[in-house]
Amino acid sequence: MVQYNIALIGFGGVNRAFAELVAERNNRWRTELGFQLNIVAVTDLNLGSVVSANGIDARMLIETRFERGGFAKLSGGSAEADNEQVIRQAPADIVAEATFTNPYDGEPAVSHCRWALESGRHVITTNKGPVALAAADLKALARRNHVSFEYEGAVMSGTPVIRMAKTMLAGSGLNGFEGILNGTSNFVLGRMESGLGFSEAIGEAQALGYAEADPTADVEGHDVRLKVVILANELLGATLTPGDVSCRGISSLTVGDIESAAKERCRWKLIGSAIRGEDGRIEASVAPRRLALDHPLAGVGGAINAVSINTDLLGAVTVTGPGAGRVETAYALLSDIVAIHRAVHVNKEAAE
Ligand SMILES: NC(=O)C1=CN([C@@H]2O[C@H](COP(=O)(O)OP(=O)(O)OC[C@H]3O[C@@H](n4cnc5c(N)ncnc54)[C@H](O)[C@@H]3O)[C@@H](O)[C@H]2O)C=CC1
Ligand SMILES: N[C@@H](CC=O)C(=O)O
Repeated sequence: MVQYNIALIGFGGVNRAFAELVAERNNRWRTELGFQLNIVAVTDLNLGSVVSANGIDARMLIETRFERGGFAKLSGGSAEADNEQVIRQAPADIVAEATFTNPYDGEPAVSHCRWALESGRHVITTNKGPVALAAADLKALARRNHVSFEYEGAVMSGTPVIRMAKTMLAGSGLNGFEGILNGTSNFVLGRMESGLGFSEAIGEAQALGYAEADPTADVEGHDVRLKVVILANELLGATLTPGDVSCRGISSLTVGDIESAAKERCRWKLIGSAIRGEDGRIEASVAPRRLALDHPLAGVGGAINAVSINTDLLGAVTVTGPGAGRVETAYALLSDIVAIHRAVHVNKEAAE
């Protein structure tokens, strides 16, 4: 039986939900997927660090109400988040990076990924910073160290848009995309249509685990800008940085705007898009758009996301599914491990 030792960096909504999946589903994964997971280390800015080569009980981790620095009370624990030491020295095969997304330079998550890859650990991450801002370097580092850098959850949480488009649409002539790529702002717009105030709607999105630690990133479009960079670079072969993407969020929309759109059978949506022009240049933007109710994206509600990918051979192919949520995003981490497992074990067995 294959077992992967996992280090969790950041123990907020996503990595907690992932630990809960480990507690509930490890037996099932053993049978269905051919591997089981063993959490050997956890670090969190608020809780500290804990390392145990024999494994840390996932159920204990999610059921204990830890205070600030509370990991110090566990065997192998400390009150400090000793990220570098844990990432480099804990006996982990895979590092799951799920700390805050920093939209400016991606740090400290970029360093977390770098330390892990340099130390020969696979990296799985839902953090958009390292993927949007340092993917090329991190992929090269992964290749040099014969490990994987996987990040399906960075766009559309557990909905597998990156892997699906890169593998299943290969050769179809991808030349652009447009879509709803932020669960929080889509949820907020829907709640405002139902009469809720902007701040109350954001509060609900935070309680449901959709929003960024600083929800300004959601409502000002910065989160979508990172996702547009990631999709454009992954799917269209672009080399965009966030500064290349014009960006306007939903914060300037008023209740009046939303009501007058509704009267004219329209609805506001925050749309991220990128398109390859005649000259080969990629034009990318994030902006609210007033869509007629019969537009395919107008009916996408709540924290659901949808992206229509333009191809030469098939026309538009639309992928829709959850775009935010703790469990939904934790599933993306599992899907990354499945990808690593298939690359390492299944392909090796097939070659033998
Ligand atoms: N929640 C969602 O629906 C989705 C989240 N993401 C991304 O996944 C990541 C995690 O998201 P959540 O768990 O929802 O966020 P969260 O805010 O609930 O958790 C982040 C955790 O990281 C810890 N942390 C921050 N800096 C740290 C550091 N330097 N060292 C150790 N721990 C640190 C914080 O204390 C916190 O517990 C974020 O980058 C987010 O953008 C991606 C897709 C969907
Ligand atoms: N805050 C983000 C979470 C996923 O990336 C969102 O609301 O979409």
